[in-house]
This record gives sequence, structure tokens and C-alpha cells, in this order.
Amino acid sequence: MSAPVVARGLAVGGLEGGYGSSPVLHGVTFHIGPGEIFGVLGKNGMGKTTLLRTIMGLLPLRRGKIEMLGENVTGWPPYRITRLGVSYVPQEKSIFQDLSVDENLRLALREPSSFDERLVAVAGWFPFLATRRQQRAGTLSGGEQKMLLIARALLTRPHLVLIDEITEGLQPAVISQLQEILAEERRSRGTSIVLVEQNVQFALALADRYAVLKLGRIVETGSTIDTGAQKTIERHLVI
Ligand SMILES: Nc1ncnc2c1ncn2[C@@H]1O[C@H](COP(=O)(O)OP(=O)(O)OP(=O)(O)O)[C@@H](O)[C@H]1O
Repeated sequence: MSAPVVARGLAVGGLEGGYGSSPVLHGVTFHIGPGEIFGVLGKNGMGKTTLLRTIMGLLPLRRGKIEMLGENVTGWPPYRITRLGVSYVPQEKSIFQDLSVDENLRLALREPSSFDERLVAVAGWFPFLATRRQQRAGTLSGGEQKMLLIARALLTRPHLVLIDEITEGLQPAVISQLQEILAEERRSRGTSIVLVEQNVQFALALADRYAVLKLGRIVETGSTIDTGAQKTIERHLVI
């Protein structure tokens, strides 16, 4: 199945992918427009991380098409996709543990001259970053490391951000703060966001539309303003 052309968003059509001889994704198709937030929900092991990693070119695509930001990126390596203006926030804390906070952030930028100005913007959201620039990133708390990951992703001023279960293990106050930051990022810059989540309330509060992934297939899609959205999603997450 071919995906519709989306000028500044993301369109995924008939995506098949997996690991070695084990298929995980079975014809996943969805699209999101510019400035749209799309939630992908599903229980453990349903293929959410595999989907994001395949879209980012980190896992081989067996079949299907991926377009983002006006380009057909099917088969592109991750570095080319990143250069288009795409940020990926993986589920694991993929920061450089032995480097400082400052060094971790600097590595995100191809153009070092813009660092100070960009740091001011992200430190406005996460004030601890400005006061702990020399701290070894591996000594930050789990929640702080996740905030560093989001800060690093937004520092590049991306057009599209793919975020994998950022709320996992975070306390409610930090989750609310992230919700505000991502809503503001979309409002002020028109950033498109794909949110992979198991936290239904967080996803519904931010997303415009959602999809439920079950055993590598999208089994439900809908608008988050539908009154029954939460119940529908929760039903899929318990079965
Ligand atoms: N490196 C790998 N090699 C082989 N199989 C894998 C690998 N990584 C994941 N899988 C399998 O692929 C399937 C989907 O895993 P995936 O991590 O995409 O699910 P998920 O929905 O993100 O789960 P979770 O919410 O637990 O992170 C699972 O059956 C998993 O065991």
C-alpha cells in the first residue's frame, strides 16, 4: 500500500520490518500532518519501538514506504534522516554517560556556533541544565537523564520528533512538565511529534490523533477529542 504524500509531516505506508527472520511489523500505515501530535499506544512487545527504529532507518525495512518532510526517505540511513530535521528520543537512556551535560548537548548540533543561543532556550525549559553543565551525565538522576534526552532532541530545532515512552519511570510532576514543554514546542514552532506511549492520559492530553498497535498491526485509530478514546485505548491495553 502506498502512503499519501505529506509535505511537512510523516507518511508511512505498508511498513513491514523486524529482526532477522522474525517479522514484527505487518503493513503499518499512518500519516501525520505538520504540527500534528500522533500517539502510538500498545502493550509491551507490540512493536512500538521497532516501528520508530524502522522509521529512523535504524532497522532494515522489508517492505513499504516512508516519506517525511517532503522527501521519500525509504531506505535512507539514520544520519540522512536526522539531517532533514528529525530527532529521535529512544526509550533507553542513550546519553553519553561519561561526558558532561554540556558535551552531550553539543554533540547534537552540527553547527557549534549556535550552541549558546540554543542552550538558553532549552535551559528555559529545564533550568537544571544551565547550572549542571559540567556534571557527568551518568551521575544525573533517571528523570534528569530523560530531560537531557528531550533537551538534546529539541536543541536541534527539529521539524519532526519521534519519542519512545518518555514517561516511563517518571514522577507525575515531571510528566506534567514534559507535557507542557512538548505542547509549547508544537505551538511555537509547529513541530510534528510521534509519541509512543503506554501512559494513556499523557498521550491523550498531547496528541490530536492516536493509533493502537497490537502484534505489529494498527488495530484502532481515532481522534483524541472523541469522548470514548480513553476507554477504547485502555480496552486494547488490558486485553
Ligand atoms: N533485537 C531484537 N531481536 C529480536 N527480537 C526483538 C528485538 N527487539 C525486539 N524484539 C521483539 O520484537 C517484538 C516487538 O518489540 P518492541 O520492542 O518493538 O515492542 P514495544 O511495543 O516497543 O514494547 P515495550 O513497550 O515493552 O518497549 C517483541 O516480540 C520483541 O521481543
